[in-house]
Amino acid sequence: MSTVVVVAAVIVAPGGRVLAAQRAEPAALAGGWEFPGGKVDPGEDERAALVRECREELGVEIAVGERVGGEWTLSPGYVMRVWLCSLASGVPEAKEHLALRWLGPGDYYDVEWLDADLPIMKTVENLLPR
Ligand SMILES: Nc1nc2c([nH]c(=O)n2[C@H]2C[C@H](O)[C@@H](COP(=O)(O)OP(=O)(O)OP(=O)(O)O)O2)c(=O)[nH]1
Repeated sequence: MSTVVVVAAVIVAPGGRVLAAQRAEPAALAGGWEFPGGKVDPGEDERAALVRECREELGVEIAVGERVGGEWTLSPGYVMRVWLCSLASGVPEAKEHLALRWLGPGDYYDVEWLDADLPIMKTVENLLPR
């Protein structure tokens, strides 16, 4: 079976704030916090998938910037690719998540990140100006 690619957006706002989103499902992940995104459709460009997912999940337009790291392993057969992004228009709304939070440099770890996302947050922390 081919690998499933998940794309995720670290949306960065002034002051080094990043947007965290609380998963609603499946039960095993519900309540955990992640970076918005989702699976790439067959034949779909990865950055286009990221833009589409942020539109669907948050109701915003994003600008996609630099990639964060290489591939982040989720589970066997699943990898995640992550980009730093900024908001181009709109205000994020939790259309598919339980909640959204903007986390500033003092509270990056105030949420229960999903296992895969904690190391991403640590890498992002080192990329953002303090
Ligand atoms: N979007 C996203 N998914 C993550 C993160 N961390 C993590 O372990 N995952 C897992 C949860 C899911 O098993 C999978 C992504 O699936 P998804 O449910 O977001 O994808 P999707 O929007 O395309 O959903 P669907 O069509 O399957 O309903 O990756 C993350 O930071 N962002």
